[in-house]
Amino acid sequence: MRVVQLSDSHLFKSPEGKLLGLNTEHSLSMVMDLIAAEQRHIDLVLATGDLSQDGSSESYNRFHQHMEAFACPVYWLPGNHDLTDMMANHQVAKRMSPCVIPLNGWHIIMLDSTIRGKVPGNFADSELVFLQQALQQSAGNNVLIALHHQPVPVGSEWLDQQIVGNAAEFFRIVDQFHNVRNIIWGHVHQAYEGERKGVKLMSVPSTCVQFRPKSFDFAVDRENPGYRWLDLHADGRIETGVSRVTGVDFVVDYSVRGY
Ligand SMILES: Nc1ncnc2c1ncn2[C@@H]1O[C@@H]2COP(=O)(O)O[C@H]2[C@H]1O
Repeated sequence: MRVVQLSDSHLFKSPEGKLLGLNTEHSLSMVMDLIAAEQRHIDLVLATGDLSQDGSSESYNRFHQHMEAFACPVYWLPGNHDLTDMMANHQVAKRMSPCVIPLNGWHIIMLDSTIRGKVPGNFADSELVFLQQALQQSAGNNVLIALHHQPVPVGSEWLDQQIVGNAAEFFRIVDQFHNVRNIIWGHVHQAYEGERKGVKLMSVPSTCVQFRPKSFDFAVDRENPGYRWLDLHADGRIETGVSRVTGVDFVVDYSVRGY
């Protein structure tokens, strides 16, 4: 099963909108072109939050239009910049977190790690109850869990202040089950790969600006936008890779110290 993960497109109300000088509509289009060129068959697309920068109806409309390029189902979960209700209104097929997506011997569990109006992550009690029940119902399947915020530190002091606040409670539930293979997230605008108790942990580049890995303070990286692909095998193995747009010099204002 070929899964594609896209994240942090930060679209604005206007298609001219820029984040740190980068036109986010343009960079998402370039990533979509890259996926079209590289991926012959996709079974599932996961969009892991911050799809919009400003929560506007227009931004979700345009994100939805981009996703119509895919022949397979596309599921969304919110990030800290999203307005969950507004997102849900634009997800015509209601493919939104919290949900469980069955996929040929795998269960994909999509969770909402956002706190309304705040930047850092934290799971509401209802989300943890959902996770516990979803895992109980996933016996006999391999499990991939997707969320927006990082549940483990990625090694950047400023970003790791935004880690899922109750990650310990999250892992207390995950650790009860031996079929969780993979946890993926967005938010950190960089590719991270690690492992915890045999579970693979991964983040994805943003489709717009990138953050510099292992940076103490806010810092923008010179890597190009990209996406992650994952092959989920029936025996629980995962192959994965990150691909970035090449041959395009994106205009980014590296002097800006935040947004
Ligand atoms: N200089 C900064 N220091 C700390 N946090 C920041 C800074 N600039 C932006 N942020 C926040 O950190 C978030 C990280 O990713 P987001 O795209 O969610 O949006 C970012 C802002 O909400």
